[in-house]
Amino acid sequence: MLFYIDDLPVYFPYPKIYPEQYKYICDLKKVLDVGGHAVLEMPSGTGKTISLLAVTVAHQMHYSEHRKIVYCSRTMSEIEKALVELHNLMKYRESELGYAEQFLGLGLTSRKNLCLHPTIKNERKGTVVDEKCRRLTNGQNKKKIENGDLDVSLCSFHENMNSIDPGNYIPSGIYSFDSLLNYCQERKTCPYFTVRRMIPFCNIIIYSYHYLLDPKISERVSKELSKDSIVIFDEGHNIDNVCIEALSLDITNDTLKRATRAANGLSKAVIEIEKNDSKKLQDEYDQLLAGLTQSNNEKNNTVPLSTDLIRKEFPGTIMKGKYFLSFMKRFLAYIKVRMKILNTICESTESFLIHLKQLTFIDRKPLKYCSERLSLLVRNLELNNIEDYTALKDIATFATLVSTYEKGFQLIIEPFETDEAKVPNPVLHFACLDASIAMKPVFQKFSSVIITSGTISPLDMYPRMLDFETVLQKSYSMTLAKKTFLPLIVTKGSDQVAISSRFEIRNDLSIIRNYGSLLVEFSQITPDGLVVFFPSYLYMESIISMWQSMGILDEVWKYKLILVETPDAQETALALQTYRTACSNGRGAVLFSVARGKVSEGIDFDHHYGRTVLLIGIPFQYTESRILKARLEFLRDNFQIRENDFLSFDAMRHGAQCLGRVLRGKDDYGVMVLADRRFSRKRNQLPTWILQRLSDAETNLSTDMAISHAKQFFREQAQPMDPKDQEGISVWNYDQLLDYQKLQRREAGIDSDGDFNMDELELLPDEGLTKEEQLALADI
Ligand SMILES: Nc1ncnc2c1ncn2[C@@H]1O[C@H](COP(=O)(O)OP(=O)(O)OP(=O)(O)O)[C@@H](O)[C@H]1O
Ligand code: SF4
Repeated sequence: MLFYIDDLPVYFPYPKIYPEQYKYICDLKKVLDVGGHAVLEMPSGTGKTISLLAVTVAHQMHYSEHRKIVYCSRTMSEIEKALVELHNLMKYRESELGYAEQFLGLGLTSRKNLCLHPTIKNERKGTVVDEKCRRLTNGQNKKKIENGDLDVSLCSFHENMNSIDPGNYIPSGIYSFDSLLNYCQERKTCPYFTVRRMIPFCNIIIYSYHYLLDPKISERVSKELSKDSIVIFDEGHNIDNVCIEALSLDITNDTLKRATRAANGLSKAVIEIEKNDSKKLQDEYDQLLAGLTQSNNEKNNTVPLSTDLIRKEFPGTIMKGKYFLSFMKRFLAYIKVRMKILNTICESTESFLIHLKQLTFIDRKPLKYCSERLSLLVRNLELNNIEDYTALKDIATFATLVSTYEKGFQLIIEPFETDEAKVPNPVLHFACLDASIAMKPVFQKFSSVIITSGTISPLDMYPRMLDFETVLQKSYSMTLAKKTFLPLIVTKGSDQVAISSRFEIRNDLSIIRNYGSLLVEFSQITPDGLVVFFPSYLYMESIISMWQSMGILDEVWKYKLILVETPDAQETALALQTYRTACSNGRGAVLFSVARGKVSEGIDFDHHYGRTVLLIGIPFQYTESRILKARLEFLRDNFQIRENDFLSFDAMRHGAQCLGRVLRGKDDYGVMVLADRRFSRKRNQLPTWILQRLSDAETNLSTDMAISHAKQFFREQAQPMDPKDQEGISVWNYDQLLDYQKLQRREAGIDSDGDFNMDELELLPDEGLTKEEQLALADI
C-alpha cells in the first residue's frame, strides 16, 4: 500500500499494516526530520524490519539530501533477512512507480564468508583468510609479486577489478549474499572488495555492528560514510555488550607462550633476512615510513608532515623490525612477571603504565603503535603460518589499547581459573567497563542514530549507559484482536513452596522438584514445541542431572523428545534440527537452552516450533565475577546507575528476549511462563507490550493454577479465527489507515474551543486521501 505521512509517500509492500507499524513509521519520520537519536521498542514479530526500511528508503528517495542508510544487525542470518525484506520493498516500489529506481543495497560480511579464491576460501579461521588476502592485495606486495620478487600469484578476483570503474563493480539492485557471490563468480571479481569499495555508492549498506562500533575495523571500513547518514542498530538491546567486547581481551599463560614463540620466530626470520636479503628489511622500513606519512597526512590533511618529521615523531624503539621485536619481548617478559601472582590484582591502566615504565622503561608512546607495527612486519616479511602470530597480535593489540585509553578500563589479573581451582592458571583480563567509549564516535559523527529492538526496556537505561541524548524514547504496545500470548508468573509449586533460582536456595530439593513438575505438566499440555531457558549452563547441567535421578525426565519423555543446547555451535545446530523435525511430525519436543546463549539471541520459534516458553529462574549474571563488579562500580560512579538496578535490568532484558522467541507475528500464539517468585516484584521491568497483557491475577500463580490458565488459553486458540476479526483492530487495510489518519487530522485541527481550526486543516496535504475524503474535508 502507498500512504503519506505529511508530504512523504511511503510505499509499504504489504496490503495491510499493523497499527503499531504505522505509529512506529510516523515517529521514525519525525526523528529523521528533526535529527537526533532515538531509542524505540517495538514488540517482537510486528514487522520492525520492514517498517524501518520502508520509511528510511522513502525518506532517502523523496528528499533531496538522499541520506545514506546504514543498517546494522547482529548475525549473518539477520542481515540476510533484512536484505530479503529490502528486495521485496524495492520490487514493490518498482511495481507501483512503473519503473525501477537507481538503488543499490548491499550486505557486508567477513572475507571468510565472501572469499572466492580457490585455496584461501577453504581456510577454517577468519583471521587467516584476512591475513592471506591482505598479502595478495596489499599494494607493495603486489609490486613485488609483479617484479617476481615474491613467489606467490596475485588473487585474480581482485586483479580483475582494476579494469572496472569503482562505481561499476556491480549494477544497481539488491543483492543477497548468494546473489552477490553468483554475480562476482560470473564476472570473476571479488565479492568482499566489491562491497567494501561500493559503500560510497550504496543507497543502503547492511552489515554487522562491528563495522561501525569496533574502532579497529570502523576506521578502515566505515570512515567514508557521510555525517547525515541514517544509522540504525536493529536488535539493539545488547549494544552495550557489543561495545565492551570490541575493546576487551583476555591474556592467558598459553597466549604468552605462543606470543613468545612467535616473537622468537620473527626475530630469527629478521636475522636470517638481514644476512641474505637486507634490502627486504630496508624496504620494510621505507614502507613503514611511507605508510605513516600517508596515514598521518590523511588524518590531519591540513598540516602534511614530511617523512623526516615522521621519523622524528615515531618512536625509534620500534621503528626497525629487530628493535621492535626486542621491545615486544621486553613487554612480554613484564606481563609474564605480572601474572605470577597468588592473589587477584585489579588496577587502572594508568597505574599499569607507571609500573611498566618503572620496571622496563617502556613508554606509553611506542606501545600505542604496536598493533599497526606488528601487522606491517608480519605482512612485509611474507611469513607463512599466520596462525602462529595471532597470540603476538593479541599482545600488540593489548599494548595499543592500554596506552590509548586512560579511563573506563580495568586490568584484572586472576591467579586461578575458578574459585575452587588449586593449580594456578592466571588470566589477565583487560576489561572495558564503559560502553560509551565505542559508541561516542558514532554519536559524534552521525546526526541520526536509531537504536531499536523488541526488548529494550527500560528505555532510559541506554542513553545513560551509552552517554547520549535522545529526541525520542518510546515503547509501542501490541494491538491484538484476541489475546494471542499469555504471560504467566509462577511463584510457587502446587505444594505452595516458593520457587526461585536464587543462588542460596536453587539446589533445594523441593524447588528442583517443583520446577520439574512444572516442566512435566507443561510438556503434557503444550502442543508441539516447548522451549525452556535456564539462567546458565552450570545450573542447567545440575538441574537436568537431578531431574534424571528424580525420574522427571522419564516423565517428560512420554510426551516430548528432549534436546539440549550446548556451547558447541554444531551440536546445537543438530539439536535444533531434530527439535524442529519432532515439532513438525507430531512427536513434539522440549529444548533446554540458556538465556544469553545462541538460541535465546537469534533463533525464532514461530508457530508450532514454540507454543510455550518456560523461563526457569531469572537470568542474572554471575555476580561474583570481578569484571562484572568492576563494571557495576564504574556505572555507579560515572553514570549514577545503582548496581541492583543494572543487574536486574540486564537479567530482565535477557529474560524478555527469551520470551519473545515464541511470538513471531500476529497469527502466532504462545504461553510465556516466568517461573520465579522474584518476577512478581520485577515485572515492571518487562517490555510494555508484555506487561500490558499480564493481568494482576496472573502474577502470583502456583503450578496447578498456571496449568489451568494455560489449558484454557490453548483451548481458545484452537478455535478457528476469522482473519476479518483482526481488521480494524490489529491490522488495518488501506481504508482503515485513512480513517485513522483522518481522525488524527481532526484531532490536530480542533482548537481549544472545540471548533475545527480551518487554518490548520488547509495546511494539511490532501495526497493519500480518496476523492470522497478530500471532498468531505473540503465540506468541513
Ligand atoms: N504488515 C504486515 N503484514 C504481513 N506480514 C508482515 C507485515 N509486516 C511484517 N510482516 C512479516 O512479519 C514477519 C516478522 O517481521 P520481523 O522479523 O521484521 O519482526 P521483528 O519486529 O523484526 O521481530 P524481532 O524484533 O523479534 O526480530 C516477517 O516475516 C515480515 O515479513
Ligand atoms: S581478494 Fe577476495 S577473492 Fe581474493 S583472496 Fe581476498 S577475499 Fe578472497
